[in-house]
Amino acid sequence: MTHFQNILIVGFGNMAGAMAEGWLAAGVPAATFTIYHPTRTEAPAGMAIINDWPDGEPFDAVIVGVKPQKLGDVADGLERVVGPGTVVISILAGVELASLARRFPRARGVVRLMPNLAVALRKSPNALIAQGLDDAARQTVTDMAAMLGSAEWLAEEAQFDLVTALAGSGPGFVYRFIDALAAGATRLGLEHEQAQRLAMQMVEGAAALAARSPDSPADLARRVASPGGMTQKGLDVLDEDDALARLLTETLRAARDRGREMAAAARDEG
Ligand SMILES: NC(=O)C1=CN([C@@H]2O[C@H](COP(=O)(O)OP(=O)(O)OC[C@H]3O[C@@H](n4cnc5c(N)ncnc54)[C@H](OP(=O)(O)O)[C@@H]3O)[C@@H](O)[C@H]2O)C=CC1
Ligand SMILES: O=C(O)[C@@H]1CCC=N1
Repeated sequence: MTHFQNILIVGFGNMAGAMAEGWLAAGVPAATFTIYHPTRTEAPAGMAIINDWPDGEPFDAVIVGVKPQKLGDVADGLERVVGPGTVVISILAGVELASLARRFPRARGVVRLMPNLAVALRKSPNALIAQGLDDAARQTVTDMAAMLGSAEWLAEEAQFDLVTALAGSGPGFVYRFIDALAAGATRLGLEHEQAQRLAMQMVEGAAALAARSPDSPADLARRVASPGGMTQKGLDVLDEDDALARLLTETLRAARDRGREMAAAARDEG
């Protein structure tokens, strides 16, 4: 698998830090990465950190990992180091390709990559969409995303906010589900920490099994539910009036629509 040789990370927080962890675990040398931060002086072993924007265009890729509202703070500095040899990879929710292309007109190409925090374990689905990318750069982007789990190119950017809600925000929803299971069991009489431990291990095992199984989740649920048994009674509660399906549709809709609002704000900012 190929990777970019000289990567600048601007916004080395939870997400970009987890991505770097995944790439290191995949064998990308730490020396590949330089972090830009206006004041921070410490970087993970082997990575460089800079507090000023360098002269010239020394990077073949830039990962933009600041909060979407902070893009304006780094855009001018970044624009100076992004040249025809630099691919801009943004992980920002709700900032469209057109906004990126307008900010970085000289880039070799602009990419939106939507990961989730499981990149650290190299188990994130990574949605991708790009503009102006040549085949070689597209292959390198694909390889680098695949190193963190999977590379999932989207046909249309219009789907990006929904995919972000599902695959990027998704872990947050799953964590709520785990908490809710544990809280429910606690309310019904189990000791809280034991309930959390059981809920967590159950979800880990169930997800691993579903990921490996040729059967669909619906089939797997049927295999858990013995006819006339306990599981079916519980599933009946989740399924009544499509309660869970409707709740999750509204959950995804709310997250997706926030992405659209953020995109509109980023468009207006220039
Ligand atoms: N968290 C997640 O699960 C996911 C997040 N994302 C996207 O990732 C991006 C970052 O989110 P997340 O990692 O959670 O947020 P964090 O706040 O953890 O990371 C942002 C980082 O940017 C740094 N930063 C702020 N200002 C500057 C600046 N001027 N120059 C350089 N670095 C700066 C911050 O440093 P300091 O703390 O010193 O200000 C911080 O380390 C967002 O755009 C989000 O949409 C995408 C998918 C999933
Ligand atoms: O909450 C957010 O906006 C980002 C996008 C996906 C996960 N975190």
